[in-house]
Amino acid sequence: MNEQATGTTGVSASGAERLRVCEIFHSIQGEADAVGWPTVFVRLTGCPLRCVWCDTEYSFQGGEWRDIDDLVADVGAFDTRHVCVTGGEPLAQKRCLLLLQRLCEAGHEVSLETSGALDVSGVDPRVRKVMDLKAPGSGEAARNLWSNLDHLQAHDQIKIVIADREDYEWARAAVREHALEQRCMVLFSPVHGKLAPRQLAEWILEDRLPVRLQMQMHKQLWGDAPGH
Ligand SMILES: C[S@@+](CC[C@H](N)C(=O)[O-])C[C@H]1O[C@@H](n2cnc3c(N)ncnc32)[C@H](O)[C@@H]1O
Ligand SMILES: Nc1nc2[nH]cc(C(=O)O)c2c(=O)[nH]1
Ligand code: SF4
Ligand SMILES: [Mg+2]
Repeated sequence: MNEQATGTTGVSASGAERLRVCEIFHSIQGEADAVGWPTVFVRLTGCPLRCVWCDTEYSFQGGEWRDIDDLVADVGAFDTRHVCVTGGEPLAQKRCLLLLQRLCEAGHEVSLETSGALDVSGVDPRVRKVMDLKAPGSGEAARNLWSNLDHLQAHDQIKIVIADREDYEWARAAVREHALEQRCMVLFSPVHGKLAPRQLAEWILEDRLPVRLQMQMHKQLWGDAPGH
């Protein structure tokens, strides 16, 4: 179905529920708790944020309107248990909540990559949320919706992507102030190509911080190419 037939609402004349999708691909999960698992990625189009180091600017526009039922069928065809819904900012499209629910109902182990700027309270509790807190170096720290912390479950994860020492100190303060490690797993990730992972490792060790260092494994495997 083309964009014209769907308009801007995402609901077609026939009532089918649609989402604007940037890409669907099969890869190795490169981030967070499920790192290493063969995973199908559904990358939704569009994001209201503009993190200065964003590696998926190509997802801000374009893509195709897709029926949610067709999407779930396409995902199923990969015969893969793990599914990661990402973007762009997936929660910027309201019907993302429906997609997440349908993927769970289809028996998948579902994770959601989200910026932390949009309300996560409506996300199906079976979904593992991987929620960023945006540090100052992203340029988007004012968008953090702190009330989201109260909607995290033990299986969720908080990720902070760190560009420099200032970001690290901000992240360290956030962990301590909000007792983040008592809510769920906390991941610190260096901005790819900007902060040396070893530097971040040394800061974490020096401070005895109860957080996990993560690097984007898919970039070690495939570089920056989209679709991996
Ligand atoms: C592209 S975003 C999509 C989901 C959502 N918009 C968000 O920001 O979480 C997926 C993850 O990639 C991270 N990311 C984006 N660009 C990055 C970079 N240059 N280095 C490290 N992580 C990056 C984001 O912080 C986020 O955790
Ligand atoms: N392989 C791979 N793993 C990922 N985990 C989170 C990703 C994302 O862009 O949200 C991502 C991605 O783009 N590729
Ligand atoms: S919120 Fe996510 S997709 Fe949007 S600009 Fe930031 S990193 Fe990129
Ligand atoms: Mg990515």
